Amino acid sequence: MKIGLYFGSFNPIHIGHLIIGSFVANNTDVDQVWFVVSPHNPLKKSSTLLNEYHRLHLVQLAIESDEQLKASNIEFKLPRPSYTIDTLTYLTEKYPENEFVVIMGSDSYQNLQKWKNYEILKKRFFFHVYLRPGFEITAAPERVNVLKAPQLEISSTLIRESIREGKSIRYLVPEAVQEEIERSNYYRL
Ligand SMILES: Nc1ncnc2c1ncn2[C@@H]1O[C@H](COP(=O)(O)OP(=O)(O)OP(=O)(O)O)[C@@H](O)[C@H]1O
Ligand SMILES: O=C(O)c1ccc[n+]([C@@H]2O[C@H](COP(=O)([O-])O)[C@@H](O)[C@H]2O)c1
Repeated sequence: MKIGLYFGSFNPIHIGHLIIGSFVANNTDVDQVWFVVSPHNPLKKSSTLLNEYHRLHLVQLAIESDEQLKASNIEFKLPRPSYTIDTLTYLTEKYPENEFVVIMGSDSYQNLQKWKNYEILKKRFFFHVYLRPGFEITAAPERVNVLKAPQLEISSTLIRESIREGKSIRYLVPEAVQEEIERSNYYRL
């Protein structure tokens, strides 16, 4: 099976992430998309991070009924911060029957030289890169497929700020995610 790995903090998951996951599952040869919840992104501060098990649960609530989308906690047991090359190496060894490809925005792709062992990453793995505004890719290198996916300019930061300011996050996240965030008082402080 071909698995597309979509890495993120998902703090929390929002409709923008889900549109991408579903688009890749339906418009490429990827059989399943796994949302890999990173306990700690090496390039981000961890102070605003909700506990990773709560973030994973929110991802599960978001994708519950979708057979093509899965939530993955694979990075929970790997060393932190979460380096993508280490996760990919681990997964390739653990599931030799699967082929793993990487899904990322063109913003992240243009930053790839800041990632651990990025040259090995580019050489060993195939990438589905979806275009994000302001980050064009004029000539795609080998092993990179550029996708024009529908775009929604929202972020987890916007959602956390809205909650802190007492504003509604309805429609920005699935209803079940909104209910769980409200019920558990996440992101209030
Ligand atoms: N609205 C969006 N549309 C498409 N991709 C997105 C969107 N928001 C985030 N992404 C991408 O999804 C991946 C995982 O996102 P991440 O969990 O860091 O969310 P985020 O919304 O960017 O978070 P934060 O605002 O906390 O930085 C990243 O590669 C990020 O660039
Ligand atoms: O491997 C790395 O060096 C590396 C550097 C930055 C980010 N990542 C991973 O990429 C994921 C998305 O990152 P970001 O910054 O685009 O939200 C995140 O979950 C990280 O684990 C990985």
